[in-house]
Amino acid sequence: MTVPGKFPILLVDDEEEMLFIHSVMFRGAGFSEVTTLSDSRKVLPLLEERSVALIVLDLYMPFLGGFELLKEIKDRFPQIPVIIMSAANQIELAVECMKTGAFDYFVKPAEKSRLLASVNRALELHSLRDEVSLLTRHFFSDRLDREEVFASIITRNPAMRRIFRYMEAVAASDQPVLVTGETGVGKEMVVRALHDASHRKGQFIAVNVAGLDDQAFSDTLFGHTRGAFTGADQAREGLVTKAAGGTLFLDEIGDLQLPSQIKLLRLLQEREYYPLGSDNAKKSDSRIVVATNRDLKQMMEGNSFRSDLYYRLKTHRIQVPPLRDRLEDMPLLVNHFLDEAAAAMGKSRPVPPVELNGYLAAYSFPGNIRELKGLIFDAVASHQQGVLSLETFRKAIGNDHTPHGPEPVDYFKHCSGAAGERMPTLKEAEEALIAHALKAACGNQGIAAAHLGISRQALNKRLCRRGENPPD
Ligand SMILES: Nc1ncnc2c1ncn2[C@@H]1O[C@H](COP(=O)(O)OP(=O)(O)OP(=O)(O)O)[C@@H](O)[C@H]1O
Repeated sequence: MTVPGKFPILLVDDEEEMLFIHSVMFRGAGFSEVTTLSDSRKVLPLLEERSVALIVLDLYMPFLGGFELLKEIKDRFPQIPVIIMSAANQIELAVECMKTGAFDYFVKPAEKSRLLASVNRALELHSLRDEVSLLTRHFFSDRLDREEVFASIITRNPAMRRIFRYMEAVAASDQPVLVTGETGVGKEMVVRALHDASHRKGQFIAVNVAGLDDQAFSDTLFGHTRGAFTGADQAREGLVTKAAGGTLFLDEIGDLQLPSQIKLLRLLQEREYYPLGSDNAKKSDSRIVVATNRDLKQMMEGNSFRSDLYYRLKTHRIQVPPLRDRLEDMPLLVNHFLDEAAAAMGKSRPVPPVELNGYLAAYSFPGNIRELKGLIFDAVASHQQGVLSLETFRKAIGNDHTPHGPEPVDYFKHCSGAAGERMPTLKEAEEALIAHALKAACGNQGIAAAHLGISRQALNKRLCRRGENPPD
């Protein structure tokens, strides 16, 4: 379902009465920008000047007939859907119009519900086409239109940069967005950036739906009228109203109860809702974004998440990778949190031990960036002499430090000249191991050294010997 308000519609008909009837009908359906023209000769100049989302065009008009005008429009403005209105029920003419590019054909007087359904379909298709072309444009370039929107998300990981480009492409869409990823990977930060990139004028409203029973969910989102239930002394405005023109973020959507899932689906499909105690539906134009660290697909298969809601929510999908899959971000994040922690505690920034990045990179970080942030803040709070000790981190991670490293590989296969023919020499095996560790660490030598179980200096020496590194 499209949000009618933001689509400018143009009605063209030489009969003023018809223009009046149709403009009242479209305004009543929520289209706030409806322009009427009774002189078909003015249509093309108007399209040169203004953006129009859809045209409803009469076929029989003096001076410039609807069919000729349709050809001109499709020639010069092929992206604008045109719906034809004709006084004659002629199959051949209807076929000709559709062949020329009309979206639909109606014989006057058109049935209101059918005409509105056709307009909505045309607009939905129109906005999907816009999105596809935006997506294509973004995917083929590395550039972000507004770097500043993503500045707070510290990263240089290529997958994250691709996510940012995707976010820019879908930011303006009204369709829902599903953000998934393990706990602490930064899903909420991503959702906020998506709102900032969207140019939406309304507020960003976030609510955690975990633990809300169905009544609390309805009350929180849709509000209630005075006296709707015992204790409802005052009417309450729901968060959907507060997020009008903005973004409504529903966190932990995997914990939403089944009865509430039906209500959310209705809100997404119909774009309307009922406050508790009211029979009057209210319209909503807020963009819904949801996040979860649970596997919704698996929940759907186990019947604890509705499949219709799942498919509706995943119109746009963002999967935020875990920290262990973007190790090149580790040193950046460590530095960022050291600065942040020192500033928050009014201390001078301590110096981290040289082995820190390598040590942290070998840990799987189930709590992801939130866990890393906590570790650094704790270390900064407890340090005394301006230097952080690796021991602090060892103690904090303790037995949980189950080193994870790059995927195991068949090193022999990677040793030049040794593929199954003979045993590799020690030198060949070492080179293959180093190359693999560096690749897995995205070139970061500290992290690669940790994977190899040697110090950074030892790795550096080996690389110098091979002439690949200037000495430290
Ligand atoms: N790339 C990043 N740069 C800087 N800080 C980050 C980054 N990613 C996450 N953080 C910080 O990590 C913490 C967790 O982030 P956030 O709340 O967005 O994660 P989440 O995925 O929504 O977590 P949960 O699933 O538990 O709700 C926050 O303090 C956030 O500021």
